[in-house]
Amino acid sequence: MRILTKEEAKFIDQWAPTKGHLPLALLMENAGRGVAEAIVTATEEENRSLDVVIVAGKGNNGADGLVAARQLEEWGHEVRVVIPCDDKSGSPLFQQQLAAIEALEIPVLTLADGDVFEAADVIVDGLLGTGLQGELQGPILELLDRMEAHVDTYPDTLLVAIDVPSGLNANTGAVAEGTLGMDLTVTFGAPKQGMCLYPGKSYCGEIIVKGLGFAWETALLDESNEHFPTELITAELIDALLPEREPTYHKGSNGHTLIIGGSDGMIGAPLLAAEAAVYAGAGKVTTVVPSDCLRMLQTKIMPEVMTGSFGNLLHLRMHSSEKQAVAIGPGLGRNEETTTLVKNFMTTTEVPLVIDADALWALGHMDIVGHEFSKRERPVIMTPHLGEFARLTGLTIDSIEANRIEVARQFAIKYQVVLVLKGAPTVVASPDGLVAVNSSGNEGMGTGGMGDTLTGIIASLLGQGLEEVEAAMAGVFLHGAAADFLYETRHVGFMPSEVARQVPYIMTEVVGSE
Ligand SMILES: NC(=O)C1=CN([C@@H]2O[C@H](COP(=O)(O)OP(=O)(O)OC[C@H]3O[C@@H](n4cnc5c(N)ncnc54)[C@H](O)[C@@H]3O)[C@@H](O)[C@H]2O)[C@@H](O)CC1
Ligand SMILES: Nc1ncnc2c1ncn2[C@@H]1O[C@H](COP(=O)(O)OP(=O)(O)O)[C@@H](O)[C@H]1O
Ligand SMILES: [K+]
Repeated sequence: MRILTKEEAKFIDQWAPTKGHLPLALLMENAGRGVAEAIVTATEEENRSLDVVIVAGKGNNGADGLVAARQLEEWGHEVRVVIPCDDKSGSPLFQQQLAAIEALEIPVLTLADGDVFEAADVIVDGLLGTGLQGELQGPILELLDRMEAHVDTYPDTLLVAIDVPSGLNANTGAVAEGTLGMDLTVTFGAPKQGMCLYPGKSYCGEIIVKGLGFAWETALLDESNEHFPTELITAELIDALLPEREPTYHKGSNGHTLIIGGSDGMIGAPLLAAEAAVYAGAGKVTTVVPSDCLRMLQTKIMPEVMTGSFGNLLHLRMHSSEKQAVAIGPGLGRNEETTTLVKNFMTTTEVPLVIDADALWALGHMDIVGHEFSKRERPVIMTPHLGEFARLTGLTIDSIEANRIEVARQFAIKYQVVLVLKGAPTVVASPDGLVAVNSSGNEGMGTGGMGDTLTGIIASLLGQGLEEVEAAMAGVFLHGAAADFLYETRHVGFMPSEVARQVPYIMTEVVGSE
């Protein structure tokens, strides 16, 4: 599912009346009706006339609210409008919609009129949408504070945001001081990017997408659109990506995945990755570790995984030949000898490659080795968490978190790699500029070894024939969805190995949903 930045929403807004021959007021009519419909649906069980307060700012977000007010009144609900201050300035469409509200004698109030929220069943936040700039202040902040106070006293009041909760940055997900958590956010065309990122995601409540009355994707295909696309990774997307098996398939058809990792005291990491690769459906899985760790590995690993050892570059080349996918890094350790060895291997091999953990560390700063990857025929997949990514790029963790989508996109384009930037949420960036934001996963996943499991799943899918970006997207979604299933009964204490064991069920459910 596509998600939109405020620049893309604006582009659609400008395309519609110029190239699309669709007046903005028509889009607004659809948006406002969408809000009214969503309110009626959410309160359906009550089956009675509602007392609705529409709080409208002076831009087009507020104008959408005024359309909703008009619509709800037509449907027999008790409606009043609250605006931040008494002067009637605002965007042209706001003024036009306000004139209609006044002509219909729908009450228009300000905070000077006393307790404007008294007896409200529903309060609609149409103060600010994608036009938010800077901090909330003045009468807008005061209105939000009063709404919050009312909802604290009457928690049954339904709080509905138009497009985005006012104060939420539609691109980054940052929230201004004073932003309220909603029960429902009715957004138009597609979710806004900031609604899929924290902290914004936590403020939206249930997200309902309403149409604008035309296929807005067409607008974005216009040659003057220079924005790179961003998607949300959902079950439907993954359903279309997962490898389908013919009745005649055998282990040779399902890919041979190699995991290179392990060091003294860190044998669990390659083990978790290898076992996860088995659960994700690899035809064969082999793990190779430094010679002195082999015996320990063999006593612990599941019998389905083949094992071996390495000591030099020749060994790594030999093990990786005739493998459909190789993942390198889990538990490798950071001694100088291994670092040099794996760095040489990574920058000289053409095998489909997932680079994780200590192998990312071995790369050092990306500017030194990145150009080697951009020469490859198939991109490597890199799976850093924020700390590893900060080291690779020299950026601070705060600056990455503040703008993870664009930072990931620029990195993937610059080095021509598939980047899996892990976190909440994980984003997958591809060399052509597409970024996909994962929609699965939860805070119960903050346990050592969770990333090793992800690496195994991605390598397994890569070995089964998925393209790099497909394997990365499917891997992060399945990993998070498996954890979400466990989260239903346990919010903490589920293990990476349990997440891996859940993956086949999620794959069956996803593939079976067609
Ligand atoms: N294609 C689309 O995306 C469509 C968008 N529509 C609506 O249009 C909205 C965007 O409208 P606008 O561009 O007019 O923007 P907004 O309505 O979000 O806000 C713009 C106004 O708010 C003021 N403002 C901005 N930040 C402020 C702050 N921190 N404190 C106080 N005032 C602040 C601005 O000075 C301006 O007057 C969307 O969110 C959506 O609700 C709909 O009408 C349908 C079509
Ligand atoms: N709060 C969270 N929400 C969603 N996913 C999370 C959360 N915390 C951790 N994860 C996921 O768990 C995994 C942790 O990976 P990583 O930090 O590499 O762990 P390790 O190094 O222990 O294997 C990543 O896939 C990450 O996205
Ligand atoms: K709003």
